[in-house]
Amino acid sequence: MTDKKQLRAEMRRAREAFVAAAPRALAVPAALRAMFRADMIVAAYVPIGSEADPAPLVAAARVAGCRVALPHVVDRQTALTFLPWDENAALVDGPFRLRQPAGDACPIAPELVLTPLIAFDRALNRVGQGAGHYDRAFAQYPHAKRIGVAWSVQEVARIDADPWDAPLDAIVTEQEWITR
Ligand SMILES: Nc1nc2c(c(=O)[nH]1)N(C=O)[C@@H](CNc1ccc(C(=O)N[C@@H](CCC(=O)O)C(=O)O)cc1)CN2
Ligand SMILES: Nc1ncnc2c1ncn2[C@@H]1O[C@H](COP(=O)(O)OP(=O)(O)OP(=O)(O)O)[C@@H](O)[C@H]1O
Repeated sequence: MTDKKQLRAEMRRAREAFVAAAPRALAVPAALRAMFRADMIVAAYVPIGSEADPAPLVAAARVAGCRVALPHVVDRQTALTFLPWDENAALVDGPFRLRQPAGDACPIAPELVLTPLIAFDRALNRVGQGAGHYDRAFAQYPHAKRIGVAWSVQEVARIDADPWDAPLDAIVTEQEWITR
């Protein structure tokens, strides 16, 4: 637990230094573009701080005819839901500096989840914020594709997966598409 806490602090610092050094943007990997289908529900996120911004991936998903959803969070304990995010729809302030849809829409089931993370390894394990929001969402939607979105500096040699961790199917960074 302390290990993960320390890792999170270190990786947040690395991410901030990386983004401060030069502005970056993600390109859309062909392999990801090929996964998008018309009417597929793709969950994205609005970045907090120095997180990698999935906006180019979201734009490609919309061009492919996907429906986009965003996580909606109430607090650390409560499971997140995914709510529809129509293009240009207004967002409201949520906890943890999040921007999210207002909580009054009906939740929808994502088929592909663009997933924020703090650290990842080559075996496609991830460490997140530690609230278990995505771990629980992956358990709830086991058939959804899990695509990590990160800066390359968030890679670590090895993450010891916990029993509840579901590995990612692939990771997008500004440098590469990492998959099995
Ligand atoms: N952009 C984004 N949206 C997301 C997540 C995320 O990691 N990133 N989540 C992932 O689960 C969910 C929100 N859950 C969260 C749970 C805890 C903390 C948290 O503890 N934040 C730290 C500060 C982190 C920072 O400054 O980078 C804190 O409040 O101390 C944040 C989000 C859904 N939406
Ligand atoms: N399916 C689940 N149902 C209930 N609780 C879960 C489930 N999966 C994980 N959790 C709980 O959520 C917490 C996740 O902690 P962990 O340090 O693994 O978070 P994380 O890897 O940073 O992931 P996340 O991004 O999902 O927050 C643990 O306390 C764990 O017991």
